[in-house]
Amino acid sequence: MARTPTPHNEAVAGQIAPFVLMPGDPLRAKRLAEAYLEGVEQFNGVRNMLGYTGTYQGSPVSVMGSGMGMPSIGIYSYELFNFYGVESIVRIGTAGGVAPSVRLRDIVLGMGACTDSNYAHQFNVPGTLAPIADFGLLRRAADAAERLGYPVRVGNVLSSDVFYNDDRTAEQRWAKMGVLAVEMESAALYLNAMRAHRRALTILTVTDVVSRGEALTAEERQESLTQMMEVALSLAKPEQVLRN
Ligand SMILES: O=P(O)(O)O[C@H]1O[C@H](CO)[C@@H](O)[C@H]1O
Ligand SMILES: O=c1cc[nH]c(=O)[nH]1
Repeated sequence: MARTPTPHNEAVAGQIAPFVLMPGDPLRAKRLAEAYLEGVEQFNGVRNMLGYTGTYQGSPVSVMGSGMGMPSIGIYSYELFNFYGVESIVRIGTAGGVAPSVRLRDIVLGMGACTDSNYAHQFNVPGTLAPIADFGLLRRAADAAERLGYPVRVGNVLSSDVFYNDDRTAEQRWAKMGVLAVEMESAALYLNAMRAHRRALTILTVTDVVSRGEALTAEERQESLTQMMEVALSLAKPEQVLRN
């Protein structure tokens, strides 16, 4: 630890909370910090990958953009886990529905993250690594979503390297295997957490279903993002505190 700042993050040790929320869009990080946190201070502006720390109901929380794709979240999450002592990263993102049963506005909790990326190659295991979420975060997020009455699905997501896929049949083949939704970051986040022995979870809002030509309106999107944020913030208090 304590090798701070980095080429991508100008925070000094202690400026980032052990619990970090990561939307893809840095401007969403700014809006979320301003809307939900108290005593907010900006800790990063390098490359406009905005990061903020404040408190939520007394618990320290940081919010930082991850950028799009696995190389981007790979860098930021690696630095947060390994140089800034971050314990938990919860990705809060948008996704496309893949399984036919998935509806617009569903909240998808990524239990596992399938991928078409080669990110795991670096770990050189003699087989296939399964990027998975932290069970404690996953269980608490599922409980919170159910308690709040939000439509929640738990299962596999696809973290893809491509948004505009030339292979139009690829999605159907993931759907055949029960994959719920497609996004672009979770596999790298989960693998970095696994390697650092820390915690990670992805919470997604389904904002479009390409196969059915459906997409949320701006208003519906905002409402769904608010629901996702409520679920994510319910994880800010450390688990052991909740048990006392
Ligand atoms: O809404 P975010 O978190 O950026 O997530 C999704 O949106 C981007 C693509 O439009 C990709 O980053 C994908 O993972
Ligand atoms: O990666 C993404 C994100 C949102 N919607 C999609 O279809 N794909």
